[in-house]
Amino acid sequence: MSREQQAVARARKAFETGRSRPLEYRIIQLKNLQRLFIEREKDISDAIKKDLNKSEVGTQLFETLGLEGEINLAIRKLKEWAAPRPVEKNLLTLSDTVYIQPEPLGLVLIIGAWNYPWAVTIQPLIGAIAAGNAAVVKPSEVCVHTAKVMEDLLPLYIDKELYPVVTGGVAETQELLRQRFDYIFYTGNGTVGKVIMEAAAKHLTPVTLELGGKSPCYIDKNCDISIACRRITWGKYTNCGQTCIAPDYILCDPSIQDRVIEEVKKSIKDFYTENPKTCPDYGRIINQRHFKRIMALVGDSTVAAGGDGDESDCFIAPTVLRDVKPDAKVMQEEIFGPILPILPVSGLDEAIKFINKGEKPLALYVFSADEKVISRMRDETSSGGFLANDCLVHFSVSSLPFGGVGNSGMGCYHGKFSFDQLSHLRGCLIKKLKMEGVNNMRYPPHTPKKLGWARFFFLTTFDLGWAGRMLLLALMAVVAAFVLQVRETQDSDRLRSRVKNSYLISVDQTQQPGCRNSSVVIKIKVLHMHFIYLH
Ligand SMILES: NC(=O)c1ccc[n+]([C@@H]2O[C@H](COP(=O)([O-])OP(=O)(O)OC[C@H]3O[C@@H](n4cnc5c(N)ncnc54)[C@H](O)[C@@H]3O)[C@@H](O)[C@H]2O)c1
Ligand SMILES: CCCCCCCCCC=O
Repeated sequence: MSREQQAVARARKAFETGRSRPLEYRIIQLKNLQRLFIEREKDISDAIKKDLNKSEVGTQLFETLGLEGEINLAIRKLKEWAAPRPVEKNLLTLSDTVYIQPEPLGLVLIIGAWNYPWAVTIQPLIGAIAAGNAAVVKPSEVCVHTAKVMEDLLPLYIDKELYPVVTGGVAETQELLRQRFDYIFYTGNGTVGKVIMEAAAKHLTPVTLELGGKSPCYIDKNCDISIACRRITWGKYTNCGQTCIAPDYILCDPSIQDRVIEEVKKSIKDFYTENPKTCPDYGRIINQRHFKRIMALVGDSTVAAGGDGDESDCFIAPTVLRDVKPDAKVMQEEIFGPILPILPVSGLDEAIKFINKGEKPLALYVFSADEKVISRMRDETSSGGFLANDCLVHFSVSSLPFGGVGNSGMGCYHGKFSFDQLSHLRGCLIKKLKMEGVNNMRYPPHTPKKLGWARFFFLTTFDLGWAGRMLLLALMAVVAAFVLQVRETQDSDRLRSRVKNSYLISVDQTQQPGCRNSSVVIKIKVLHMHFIYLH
């Protein structure tokens, strides 16, 4: 058995013991994970410093703070999330217990990416633990030092059989993908996303794909350009542009382009000093392959700021490109580096048209003081997430689903969305072995009269206001009367009924003109009734 097979087999066996299921056990694991972030803060930030030159404070701000928040939330809400969720019933199931029971899926494979190696690998793990699953964790090999720390530390804090860490690159990941999982949660680029989905299809395993793409950023003339550019500069150059939701490029009116460039340059200086290379808050490109790829994107455009780099140090200066053409190299792929192209457009209409010509992005940003501009941008485009007048921060809101649409991914997570995504939401209906008469309408022999009743029971909906509750009471009386009536017909020799004032219920099924469905009209003529059982 390969190392990967062994880890999968052990995790599966551990899941089958049932120990990941009790809420108390899940909470213990989550608390242990929380302890890891408190006690091993230094190990974590030292490794990330080596991988991406993130500062200690930057690591906490962008990686572990969010994880601690997600763990706290899961611990606080777990009982509520895992509880049966009552749902609305139809008339037919009025006396039944109908609810959704979240249950663990089983064994989850989590494949992480390198750019925020803790955030994007551990955040799904929090969801997997909270939902009662086992999980094999595969950190990105590209983040060499962090992968090692994760492999060393996780088993010291959480159940190492239920949640094993498997390190390695393409070969190891593909070996994992040959195994059977109950869910695969992948974060990374779309090309590999297709490989993941193909492998998952072999076992009919459902997937979440957290991918990327080119996230547009439109700056309206009607806005505070200085503030807009400060926020965009932060969103773009954080982690040296290696952020899945970084604003990829700016669209703006040509008349504000110079001002935008000046303000971005000013913010770069404010954030990263005159010399970003020596600034502890300015990151590095992950490796020389990506360094070369990013530098090659600049070639055919005009540099307005930065543009220089040092391959030996994987440093690329915060760069702005002006008057960029849609067919420029930098516009052909997700940049994932500190290059900010500006494409002049004639206004909102052209911006929307341009965005809609591309793939659906992971995030879409608009800066404007005009609510109509913001609404039009939201309503006339599609993207994983939508932000007006800021960048990135939606990632930190646990009550928002985070994920892509179309080419930027499928599925979503964070907070309760992680719990739901990694649970099976099992529909449950618990009926009593009583009131068999009600079921006659669905049993053979099928007759138009029974169908009439079935239409009524299946299609009647109620809006439970005050009037709705009154109606519900009346309907319950109808159901009770119907049950008794059916029973009476069935057992007429045993049961004789005497109904005062002649007539109980009649059902009129009439086809309404201009309406495809027939409507059921109930007439209750007499509510006063007596049933006498004769033995
Ligand atoms: N949506 C999100 O939350 C999110 C977060 C981070 C990054 N991203 C996106 O991820 C991309 C950057 O990450 P990346 O793809 O360079 O990360 P990566 O190179 O770390 O790859 C991601 C994972 O896929 C595995 N992998 C790589 N090639 C493989 C193959 N051929 N077969 C099987 N597994 C393979 C790696 O081992 C790794 O664990 C960007 O597009 C970015 O936008 C998205
Ligand atoms: C305070 C804002 C936090 C933003 C963190 C962004 C993480 C993005 C993960 C994808 O690359």
